[in-house]
Amino acid sequence: MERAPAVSVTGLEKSYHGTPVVSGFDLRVDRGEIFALLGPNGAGKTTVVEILEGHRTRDAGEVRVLGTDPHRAGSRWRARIGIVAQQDSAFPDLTVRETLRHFAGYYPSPRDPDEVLEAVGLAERGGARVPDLSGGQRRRLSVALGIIGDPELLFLDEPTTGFDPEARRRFWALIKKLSAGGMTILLTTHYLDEAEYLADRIGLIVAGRMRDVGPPSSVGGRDTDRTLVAWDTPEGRRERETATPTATVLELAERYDGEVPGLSVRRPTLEDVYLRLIGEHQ
Ligand SMILES: Nc1ncnc2c1ncn2[C@@H]1O[C@H](COP(=O)(O)OP(=O)(O)OP(=O)(O)O)[C@@H](O)[C@H]1O
Repeated sequence: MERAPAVSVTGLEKSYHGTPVVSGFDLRVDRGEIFALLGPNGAGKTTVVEILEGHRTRDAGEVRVLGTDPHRAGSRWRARIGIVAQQDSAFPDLTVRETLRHFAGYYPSPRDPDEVLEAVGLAERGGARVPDLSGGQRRRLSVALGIIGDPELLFLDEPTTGFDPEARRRFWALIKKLSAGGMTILLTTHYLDEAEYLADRIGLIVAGRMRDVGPPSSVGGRDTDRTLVAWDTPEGRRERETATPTATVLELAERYDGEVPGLSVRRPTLEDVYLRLIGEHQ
């Protein structure tokens, strides 16, 4: 039998005090996939993710996470998911290694705490007390706690906020490694380069609805959007928007009999399509 998707949601509805914030929301995340939820502040990402985690109730809709309704799920289901939330709690009296060992004890088949410390780049800080970590190191400890139970599905809510560029790159490599090992990963982020680098598919949520879903290269019609071809002329720079950039470049090459001065060909970036879709739906 084919395994159920890691996450399937249809017709999800959620209001706070009578104000709908998630409405007619659908989502499918396949096993082994890295899926990035993108959307502006207040779009409903955290609400959706916390419903999937079983931390918030929903008003309507079908929700299955690893085949189970999170609202009715028990501790065996909980041990199969990992969560890295935006806010983590402090563990003032324990060292980093003690904290990990402590949480490992909650799971039926945890990963080795020292291997996890190594994986998140905290091996050297294992003996440090948690309050003595830097902000970025605290985030990495949160990731370590999210994966200590060796989850099938990992939720990451804005995981690299506050990371320096090198720490982000290391974190991305870790996520790719976890994914290569078969873990399904659902992340929310405001960093479009992060979504583009990590995600197999991106879902764009605006005002509580899923507006588009697809691979980073084609989400929002990015692959069919017009391309900007620009070049220099004695009268100044010229630009042409075209759906057939190759034909345009060939035509220019013929016109200039070879090299086209200052030629540039720019496809729409993920940021271009993101801002366009948000503009259309807000
Ligand atoms: N517990 C709550 N009570 C009332 N309103 C809430 C509650 N939680 C969230 N909201 C509102 O619901 C909307 C969606 O919030 P949510 O946190 O899901 O958005 P988000 O996409 O995660 O935003 P951000 O990118 O800023 O983290 C916002 O307007 C927010 O103010």
